[in-house]
Amino acid sequence: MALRELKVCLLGDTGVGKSSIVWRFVEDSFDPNINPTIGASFMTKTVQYQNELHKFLIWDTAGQERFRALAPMYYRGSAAAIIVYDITKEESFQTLKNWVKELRQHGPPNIVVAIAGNKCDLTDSREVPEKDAKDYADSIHAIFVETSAKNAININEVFIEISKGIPVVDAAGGTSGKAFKLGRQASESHRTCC
Ligand SMILES: Nc1nc2c(ncn2[C@@H]2O[C@H](COP(=O)(O)OP(=O)(O)OP(=O)(O)O)[C@@H](O)[C@H]2O)c(=O)[nH]1
Repeated sequence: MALRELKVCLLGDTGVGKSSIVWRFVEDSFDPNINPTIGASFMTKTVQYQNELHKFLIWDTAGQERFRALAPMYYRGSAAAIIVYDITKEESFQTLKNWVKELRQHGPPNIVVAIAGNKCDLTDSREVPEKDAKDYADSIHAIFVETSAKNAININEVFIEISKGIPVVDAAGGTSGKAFKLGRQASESHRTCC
């Protein structure tokens, strides 16, 4: 079975739950007292997708402003970016839009973009309506999923949708398929939670 290595980076404000999403995906655990990331952290996980193995090389970037300038090191060469916001913090949704602009200007042209509205277990404190976020994701042709790292909701789905969005490698080594080009092609699937 063919093995493909897929570099993925997580971007977003501090505290939105990027590290928690990675922990949930890789270790299937949740640490309520997780520390803020310093610089970036790296983890891997291999999953089967159709007749391929996808080894996700995951760069979890620090959301604090003082580390922002490091981000290009992590999104450069990435097959996908997961931009995370916190559904209870409108400001984190605005930050997400800035990351989309930055990726459009400086990111890899064929990067698959996934938007994760995290902490969907906290519906009582919601500030970002799901429809607004989904409409925005549609407008930039991105994957959209609401997640809860805490309650293990839709975490694997984010990575499955990324696998679906990565161009297929044919026998001649070329690529084809439904890659997500920022602002150019349409996403086909959306999942919601809560
Ligand atoms: N209720 C709830 N809390 C969450 C969820 N995901 C993360 N948290 C909490 O949010 C806080 C921040 O989580 P982190 O994973 O450290 O956030 P981060 O985006 O990696 O932050 P930086 O490393 O500073 O960029 C922690 O207290 C987590 O326990 C979630 O799905 N639901």
